[in-house]
Amino acid sequence: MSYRFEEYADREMLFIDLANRIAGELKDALERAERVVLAVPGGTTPGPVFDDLCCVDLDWARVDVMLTDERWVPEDHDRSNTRLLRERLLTGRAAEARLLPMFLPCQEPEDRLAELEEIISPELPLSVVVLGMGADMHTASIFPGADRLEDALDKRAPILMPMRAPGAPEPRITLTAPVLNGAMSKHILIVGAEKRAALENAKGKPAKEAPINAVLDGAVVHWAE
Ligand SMILES: O=C(O)[C@H](O)[C@@H](O)[C@H](O)[C@H](O)COP(=O)(O)O
Repeated sequence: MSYRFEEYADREMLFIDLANRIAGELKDALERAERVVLAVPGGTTPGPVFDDLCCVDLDWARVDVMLTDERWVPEDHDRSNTRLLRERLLTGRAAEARLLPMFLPCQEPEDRLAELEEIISPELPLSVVVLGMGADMHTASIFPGADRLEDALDKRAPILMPMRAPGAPEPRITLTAPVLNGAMSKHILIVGAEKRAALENAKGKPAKEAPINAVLDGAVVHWAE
């Protein structure tokens, strides 16, 4: 398994550089295909990347934007990743992009999973994926100790999977490992000493214990203190 680790002088440089890299890769992909798909994480880290990316001049009308995973909460909830996307990425020039939903209003993710799959599946593979990582080494919503962990890591996994885990306060939905790995370009965005230590700690562990290991091969890890 090999990945590139890029360390930045500070977070601001990381965020700007990553936004430019994503934009460049989307532009290249748009030269080869009519539509392209960008998948991004939610959580607390990527907001400033979205702030930079949404101002970039590219043909956003041909870009599909989606989340790598979502918390099963209504879109107006504080913890909704879709809300974060709408507020900070699908704005400015990027308001022209199309959102591929990872949430539809209903009680449990299973209730409308097939509908989501029907919308997302024809748009795959992902062109560019950005992933986050938790200090427990989860990525997307593939958590250690999750109920469907092994299924989500399986090469034959369906594209989407509901996930419930001790480390996640609400039910989740996640793209599975084969879909994330099918992306033409993979970036992992982490900041702070704790996450760098977690990445070190993942070394040599099976993906069941350290799910980040399931997506590291061929990825670029972007880190700043
Ligand atoms: O919905 C989510 O929580 C994410 O998509 C998740 O996989 C996230 O990337 C990590 O938990 C890191 O989160 P932070 O950036 O908040 O540390």
